Amino acid sequence: MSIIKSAFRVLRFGSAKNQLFSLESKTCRAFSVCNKLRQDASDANASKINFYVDENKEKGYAILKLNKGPVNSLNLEFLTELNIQLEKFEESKEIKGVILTSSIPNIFSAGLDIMEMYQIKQDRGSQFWTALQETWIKLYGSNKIYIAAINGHSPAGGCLLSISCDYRIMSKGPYKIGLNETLLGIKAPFWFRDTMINTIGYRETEKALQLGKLYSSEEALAVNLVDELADSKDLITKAEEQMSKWCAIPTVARELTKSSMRRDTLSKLIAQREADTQSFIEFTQRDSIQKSLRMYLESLKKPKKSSA
Ligand SMILES: CCCCC/C=C\C/C=C\CCC/C=C/C(=O)SCCNC(=O)CCNC(=O)[C@H](O)C(C)(C)COP(=O)(O)OP(=O)(O)OC[C@H]1O[C@@H](n2cnc3c(N)ncnc32)[C@H](O)[C@@H]1OP(=O)(O)O
Repeated sequence: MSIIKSAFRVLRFGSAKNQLFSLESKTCRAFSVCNKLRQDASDANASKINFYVDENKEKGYAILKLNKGPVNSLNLEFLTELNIQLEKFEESKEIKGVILTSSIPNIFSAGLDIMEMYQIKQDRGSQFWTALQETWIKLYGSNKIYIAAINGHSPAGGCLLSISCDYRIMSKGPYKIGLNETLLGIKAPFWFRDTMINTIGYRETEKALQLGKLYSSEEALAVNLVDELADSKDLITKAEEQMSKWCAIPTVARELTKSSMRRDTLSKLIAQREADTQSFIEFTQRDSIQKSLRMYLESLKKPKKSSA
């Protein structure tokens, strides 16, 4: 337990936090409505509402909806806000668990914001990486129950968020999830890799990481990268059903079991956070890595072909 506790005794970031209590939880499928929602998410982002929290203290859990348009990419400011919120959950006596999802249709999270790595500067890069380590330590090392309701694409850092949870339900649909870092010319950090190994096993992780494999939802279910699939409209209901089941387990026994399963993986990073940050900076500053990132960014920005 002391190792897990020490993980929480870490840097606290920033002071700004934007939180909105929202009761809406229905998923929309029509494209026009999706676009409207995505626009709303972008607008909300402009006014810095980067996530919504809906706490149900009676039932003992909260729903945390990522809302940083257009794709919930994880930058320093977003991670900082998330870390403050995760800490609040951890300290709450009423909240036993959190459903982690996204309010942006078809996107859970596009992973790390590539602009944090492209043309990286030492100071900002260090703060960014420290904040990301912090998010992982808080999520993976949490005593609370985290259930990921993966409502859309979840590559790389998005996948890391979901595999740091205790249970994953993914929407059926043309969505992809996985650690695709090699496709960006990047090696997945050891703690991404180890979290993946703990989820889908060594051999599957070895193949997946070398190939930068992005799994369809059905493939993800087949290798236990996700635990369950749901129709989009039922995703949150299913996550709530699962949460009720987990909340009914005796708390201390569940927490001790969880920490005993995750302690070694967490300790590895906690013991070498600064060295890991330095490796990230040195690795990312390499010309070859910058070139790969630039090409990847360009490929993302290419105008999309019309499907008509
Ligand atoms: C030897 C020592 C070694 C030590 C090693 C140490 C450290 C290792 C170093 C680094 C490790 C880094 C680990 C990296 C983890 C990551 O998470 S990297 C990010 C990976 N993410 C992706 O590859 C996803 C890319 N995005 C997409 O595939 C799609 O955008 C999508 C999520 C499927 C959504 O598609 P769609 O709905 O069609 O949306 P668009 O593609 O049009 O995107 C909208 C705009 O958003 C921009 N964008 C998308 N993703 C990102 C992102 N991750 N970061 C920043 N921006 C992103 C996209 O360019 C669009 O922008 P515009 O509207 O065109 O301006």
